[in-house]
Amino acid sequence: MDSLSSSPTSPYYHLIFTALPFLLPAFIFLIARKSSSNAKKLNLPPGPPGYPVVGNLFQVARSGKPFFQYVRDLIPKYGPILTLKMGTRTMIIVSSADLAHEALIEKGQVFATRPRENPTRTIFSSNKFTVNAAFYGPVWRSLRRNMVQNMLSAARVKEFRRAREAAMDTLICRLKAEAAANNDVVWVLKNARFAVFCILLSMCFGIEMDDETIEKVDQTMKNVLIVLDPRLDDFLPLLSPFFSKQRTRVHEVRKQQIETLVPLIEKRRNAIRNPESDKTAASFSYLDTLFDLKIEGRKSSPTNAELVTLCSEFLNGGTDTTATAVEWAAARMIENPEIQSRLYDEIRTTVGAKKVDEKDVENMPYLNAVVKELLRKHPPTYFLLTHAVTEPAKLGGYDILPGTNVEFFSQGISDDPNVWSEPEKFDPDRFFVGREEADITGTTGVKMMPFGAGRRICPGLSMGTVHISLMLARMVQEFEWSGYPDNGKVDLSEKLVFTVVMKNSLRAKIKPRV
Ligand code: HEM
Repeated sequence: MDSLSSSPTSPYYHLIFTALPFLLPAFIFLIARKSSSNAKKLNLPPGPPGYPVVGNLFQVARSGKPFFQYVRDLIPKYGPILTLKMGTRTMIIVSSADLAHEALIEKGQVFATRPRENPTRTIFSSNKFTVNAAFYGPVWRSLRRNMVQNMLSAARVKEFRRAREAAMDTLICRLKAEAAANNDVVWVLKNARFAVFCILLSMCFGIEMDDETIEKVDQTMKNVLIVLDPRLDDFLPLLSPFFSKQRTRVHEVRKQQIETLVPLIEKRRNAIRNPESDKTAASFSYLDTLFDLKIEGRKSSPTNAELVTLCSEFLNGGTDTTATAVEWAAARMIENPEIQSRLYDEIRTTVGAKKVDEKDVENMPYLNAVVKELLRKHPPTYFLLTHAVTEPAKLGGYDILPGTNVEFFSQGISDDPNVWSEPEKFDPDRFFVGREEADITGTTGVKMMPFGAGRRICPGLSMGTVHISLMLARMVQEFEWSGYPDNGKVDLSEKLVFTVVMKNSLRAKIKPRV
């Protein structure tokens, strides 16, 4: 998802790290003196000591751990709010439910903005002209209101029921074909990803596309996510001369993104102007809401390049997140066959022999408990998008300054024994029998926040949940799932690739139900 990927950083570029101390000694000395005298007056959250200028950047990069693991290891020592200095950026990391509630709900307005972008993100967000990247203000309000009211309202989401049904049928066909060609073994993430991508494409553009076009758009989106991965010069801009090749690549990918999506945008524009020209065009799409969108404080409606950006946000926001949740769901069912058989029993008693659809899904309490537990234990992005404050603020008694990146470690909250009993256990019964409860929006109290909380909460919360539930229900209704190569033994290690997926991408054996 555009800048919806969860990683605040990724560890690499050891070579330049080694050279850096020789390049900058005098500069380091001067800046260090200035910043330490400034910092003395503030009550900043504690954190590991770092080096002048580069701060903790070397430690994070050299640790060899994924960023979320590095943070997890710091929490016992520094507590639920800590500081990491990442070059020129100061990161405050919040990992407790109470502090998340204080920031996102009680002081929601102050914590509702985003930090300034790095140059790559500025390009791909059309200078912060997206819901997710916009500063808290009129542009964000206009874009978000449009997305929520005109596209993601319950009534509107229902209108796209057909697109979901078609994508689910295709998913089942693809799984059957792949199993037939591979001794009953299928890749889970890849297939789930394709299914949800097709739904979002059709909601976004409202035009039919052949498989080749779908693959092309998908590849373009993946290339965008790859170049958005943070680079060392994002944290230390003075190193940017070393990254000219990467900058060239950024411009190439942006050009490719525009060249791929603009023809689809024009096709839709044409279909609206001449309804007779494309009989397959849907009656409504996200693009329709954007063509003439009025933005507070702006005279013009979005340009084609901005439409490319807004469509990409829509596609990226819900693709990897949803597919990641489905992969973990399959892993948990394989690990625990009782969960799978209870799901199957519930589907059979609710719908009998007919195909399960999204209306049925609302009446399946066990399925809903499984999905909720899934989002608790495996929030697809372990961190929310980066927040920032609109003015100097306090959090947990510490100073938070504008310009600092405020990161919320939602997985840390899900795993907190002060909040959950046996948090490490995957146990849908905690919700099914009502032993534990949680408001997933965090409004009445934060216990889990896979979609964030407060003003910047994910606007795709309901639709994302429907996609996960529906896909899971269809997958269980059609097939019996077991592990490959060893049934029952599933390696639950994680890795960060835009979202936190399984380290060894899940392969499963499937057997059609009779
Ligand atoms: C299981 C599926 C999904 C998960 C787990 C998820 C998760 C998240 C998270 C954690 C955030 C950050 C919230 C914050 O910064 O406080 C977010 C924001 C966002 N999500 Fe989702 N998301 C999902 C599906 C979707 C879908 C389907 C869409 C739209 C098609 C979408 C669009 C967005 C947008 C536009 C934002 C930015 C909101 C803002 O800044 O105001 N997401 N999502």
